[in-house]
Amino acid sequence: MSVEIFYDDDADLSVIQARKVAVIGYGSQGHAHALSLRDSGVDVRIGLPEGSKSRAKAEEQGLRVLTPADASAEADLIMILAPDTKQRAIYTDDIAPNLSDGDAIFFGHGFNIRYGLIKPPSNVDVAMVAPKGPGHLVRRQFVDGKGVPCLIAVEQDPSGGAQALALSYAKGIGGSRAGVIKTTFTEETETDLFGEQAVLCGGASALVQAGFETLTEAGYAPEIAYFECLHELKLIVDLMYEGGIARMRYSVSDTAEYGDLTRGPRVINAAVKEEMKRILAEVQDGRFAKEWVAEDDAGRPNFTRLEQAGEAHPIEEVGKKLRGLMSWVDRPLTDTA
Ligand SMILES: NC(=O)C1=CN([C@@H]2O[C@H](COP(=O)(O)OP(=O)(O)OC[C@H]3O[C@@H](n4cnc5c(N)ncnc54)[C@H](OP(=O)(O)O)[C@@H]3O)[C@@H](O)[C@H]2O)C=CC1
Ligand SMILES: CC[C@](O)(C(C)=O)C(=O)O
Ligand SMILES: [Mg+2]
Ligand SMILES: [Mg+2]
Repeated sequence: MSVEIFYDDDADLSVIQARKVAVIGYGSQGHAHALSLRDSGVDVRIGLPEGSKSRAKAEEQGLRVLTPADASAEADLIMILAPDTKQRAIYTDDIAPNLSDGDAIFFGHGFNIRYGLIKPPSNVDVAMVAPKGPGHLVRRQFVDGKGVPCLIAVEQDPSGGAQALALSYAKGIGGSRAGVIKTTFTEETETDLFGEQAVLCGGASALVQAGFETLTEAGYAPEIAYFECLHELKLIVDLMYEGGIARMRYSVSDTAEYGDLTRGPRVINAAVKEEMKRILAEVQDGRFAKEWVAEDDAGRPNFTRLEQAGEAHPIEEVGKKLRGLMSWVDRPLTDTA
């Protein structure tokens, strides 16, 4: 199936520059979108509750902060960049009562629309601009003159201009420097959840920890296990990012490449792929979404327990020590905000 990919020349920045944008939330994606839109000449205000920890940061960075309800009332494009599990309540309490004909509601991820948690009225445009990367790097790349690819999707288009608006927004945050792909809320949500669970976050973290544990349990030094299984992973993935798996294999030794070709499939084997298929099925049929919403409603007991266990893993302690000795590695995430 071929996809449509848009670049800077396909997007008209004046479309988003003509709107009053409210960015709800000022976290990983919120700060990146708000600051880069502002730098692209867009009229931006931030929506955060009274007492929000993020208020001071947004104000320090020169942005005007209102409550989510006031920001929504003032704006004609509302981008919801609060945590996915909080969006339902924000929509019901603060956004829905302030929607008018011709407004647009934007999302950075399709979760709430895909699983029917938010149902906007038919008189507003509903679209998505979803960067394919962490928010802090969306901002860092924008500042560095680069961009993180984005997906755009249109769910409702009473104005007839939702796609041009989404494309223009994506240009405002640097997405069209790298490429903007048109998709649907369903495809973005399902691929994004699968990718972060099985490969990017879940798969990669579990692979690194299992490799580290295997070496340290066999008596090797934790420092060596850290360099081998975590630090060097970035250098290997950088080569894949720059030139694909083939370039990585070109750069590593023939010994490494033979081990890769013959042992890699023993680690990520047919059983692992079957588990990936089960994970995808849970995303597609809504079981993951139901579980995650219930977990959040219950105050995140499992989330907190598992997060704390991850933070207590021995790889974190040795990593902290070693990163402290490499001044260029621990680059603060807010340094380009
Ligand atoms: N993280 C990422 O890189 C990516 C995220 N996305 C999507 O972007 C969206 C935002 O995710 P992410 O940036 O991770 O979110 P964060 O967890 O970083 O967002 C936290 C922000 O939301 C604020 N917030 C919390 N509750 C409310 C509320 N009731 N009203 C207004 N603001 C509130 C927080 O304020 P306080 O400081 O007071 O807690 C904080 O400013 C999600 O849909 C996510 O799936 C998409 C691509 C990548
Ligand atoms: C990979 C995780 C992500 O989907 C992202 C940074 O793209 C997220 O939800 O944070
Ligand atoms: Mg993602
Ligand atoms: Mg995601």
